[in-house]
Amino acid sequence: MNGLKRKTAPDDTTDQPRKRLAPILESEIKQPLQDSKTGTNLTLPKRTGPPPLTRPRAPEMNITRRTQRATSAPPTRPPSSTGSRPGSSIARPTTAAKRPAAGRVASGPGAQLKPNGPFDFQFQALEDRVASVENARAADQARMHADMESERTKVAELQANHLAMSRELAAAKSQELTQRRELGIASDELEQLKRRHANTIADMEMDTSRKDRKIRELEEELRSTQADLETERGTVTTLKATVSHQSTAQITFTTQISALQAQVTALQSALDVCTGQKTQQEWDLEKATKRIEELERETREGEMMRRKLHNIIQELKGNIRVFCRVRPILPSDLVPANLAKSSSGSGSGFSTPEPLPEDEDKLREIARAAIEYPDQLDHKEIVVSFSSESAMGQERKDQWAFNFDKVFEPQSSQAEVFEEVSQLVQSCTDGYNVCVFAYGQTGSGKSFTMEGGSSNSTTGMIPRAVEQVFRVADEMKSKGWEYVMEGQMLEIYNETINDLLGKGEFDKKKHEIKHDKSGRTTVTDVNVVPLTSPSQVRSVLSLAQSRRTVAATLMNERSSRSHSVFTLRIRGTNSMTGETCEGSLNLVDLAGSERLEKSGAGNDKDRLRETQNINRSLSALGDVIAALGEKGDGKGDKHIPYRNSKLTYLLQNSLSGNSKTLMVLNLSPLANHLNESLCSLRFATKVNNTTIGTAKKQSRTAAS
Ligand SMILES: Nc1ncnc2c1ncn2[C@@H]1O[C@H](COP(=O)(O)OP(=O)(O)OP(=O)(O)O)[C@@H](O)[C@H]1O
Repeated sequence: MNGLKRKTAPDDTTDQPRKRLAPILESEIKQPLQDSKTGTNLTLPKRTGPPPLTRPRAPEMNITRRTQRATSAPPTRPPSSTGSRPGSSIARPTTAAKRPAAGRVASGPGAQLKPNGPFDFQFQALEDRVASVENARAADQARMHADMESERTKVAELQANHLAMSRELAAAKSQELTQRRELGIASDELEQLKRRHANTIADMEMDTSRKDRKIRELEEELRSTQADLETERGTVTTLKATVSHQSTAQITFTTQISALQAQVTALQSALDVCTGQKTQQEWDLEKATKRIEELERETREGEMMRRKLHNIIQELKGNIRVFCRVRPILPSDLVPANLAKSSSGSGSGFSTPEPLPEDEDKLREIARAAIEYPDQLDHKEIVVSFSSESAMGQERKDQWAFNFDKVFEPQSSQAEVFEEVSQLVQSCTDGYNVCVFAYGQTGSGKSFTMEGGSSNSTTGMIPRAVEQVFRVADEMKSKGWEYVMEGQMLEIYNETINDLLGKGEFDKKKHEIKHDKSGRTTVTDVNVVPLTSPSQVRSVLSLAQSRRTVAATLMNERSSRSHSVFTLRIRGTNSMTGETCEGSLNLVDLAGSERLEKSGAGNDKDRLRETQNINRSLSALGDVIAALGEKGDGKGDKHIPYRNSKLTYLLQNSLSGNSKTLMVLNLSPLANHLNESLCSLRFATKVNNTTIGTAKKQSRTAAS
């Protein structure tokens, strides 16, 4: 923008010399041309202001005009001549030329005309007046000559002045040209200067903006530095306070150090005393450690002794033992069907068609079978009575007494039953094969005994046994034993093995039972689950339970029509002694043992087949036990018919001399079921009287 503005400047500057020149010309030209009477002018181009100068002209004498003007006066004669001169332009008036014809006295100049009357006088007067006019005209002409001369002089002067002024003008023009050139040069210089100036200004502006930026940066830096400085000042103040505080603390510490040094000295001496005591204590500790090791060895020996004695006791008790458990009467038992039938078998005195009493206790009395428990000390005896009328109308009472390893009355709890079972479970962790099976008619309480209910008090033998195995395994850790456990759960239904822990809902695989020489039984293609905790075992059992084949029968609304076998295998290693042991625990919930006509399965082909298979397998179990008994009696070469059923073949190793077997006989308390109960009691007695040899512990030392 500045550049553009400045570009207009040269026009102004170029006018300046012209302005300066004007006064010079004016002053010079005005002087000689003051007198403008001649009307001469000097013309300068484009001049304004003063009148233009023109080349001066000589004044013109218009004689003709004079002559014409003098028509009213006589023509002027030069004083030297009276007549007209040749070449003179003055002409006499026409009237004067005519007068001699009218009596003129004299003619010519100087001639005295005598008055010829009034006209002569007038003529004379006119002549005088012409003469005076001629004189005046001559005087005027002379004066005009003088004026002309003076004018000519002036013209000459003016011409001289004009020449001088022309020269001056030329000089002025050349000066102007010079000045214009100078002005052009000056303008160029000025332009360059302006450009340089503009560049310089631009440079300076850039420099200024750079410097402004720099200033701003420096100001920012200054502010930041000031803030830092403030912070540092604060820090310095804090540090000063800290230093002052620490100085005080140092003084305190110095004092304390002095005090502590005194204490150290005192403690040093106490330490010396303690060092002496420590040496003594180390010696005592060494003695104590030796003593502990000795005691641990004694404990281990004691444990071995305990096992030995436990085993001896078990052997003394017999390797196959039988517990008898009678379940309580349930509200569901007090139905007319049960009560009506009971009258015929129990001999309780109630006879149809008498109406049933409404009192529940009375109903219970009617329903109850005559079962007594005379041995209230050892609880080993159960007496079953049956009253009937003879044909003669006499009352007849039949009574059967049975002895078992333990008899549990209806009010016995699950915990009491398990206390007796737990000793066998203990044997399993000691490396024995243990088999517990529940036997009894449908609805007698087998499943309740083995699996139990969901509450703590109703928990059955299987979960309790598992918990005990885990507990014992945990306790044995302190004695160097580490156990690994695994489990499987099978069902034998219609002589077919089903894996209850299989992947699908129904097991369609064909499973085979295999026994190896080490006494281990395996079933092909069944899921063996590592058991890690009692809770995990519980969930495994509930899964298995949900898959059990359950069918309704007349005997029990939720009758199990299959044998279920839960097997827990446990392997232990003792890192201290190098001993290993391997045991198994088979917990078997047998299917109902009722007879065909009792089960009501006669009309149903499937039920009939189920019942036949159940009875066949239970009968095979009886045969195996009987054969084992005979073998125990010295008939050493007696064939044991394990293969007669899947159940006996599966439990072969747990029913042989190498195992400990417990049969829990479950009885119904109902008079209506008394015949079935008697059958079961007889079967259990047969088992109880069987001796199947001495159980063998499956253990070996590291060396063996
Ligand atoms: N000792 C007991 N205390 C309380 N209730 C019991 C007892 N024993 C069995 N019961 C109850 O008796 C009923 C039948 O018992 P359970 O199902 O155990 O008989 P089961 O012999 O296993 O029959 P199944 O052969 O059909 O399986 C169940 O309702 C069960 O809860």
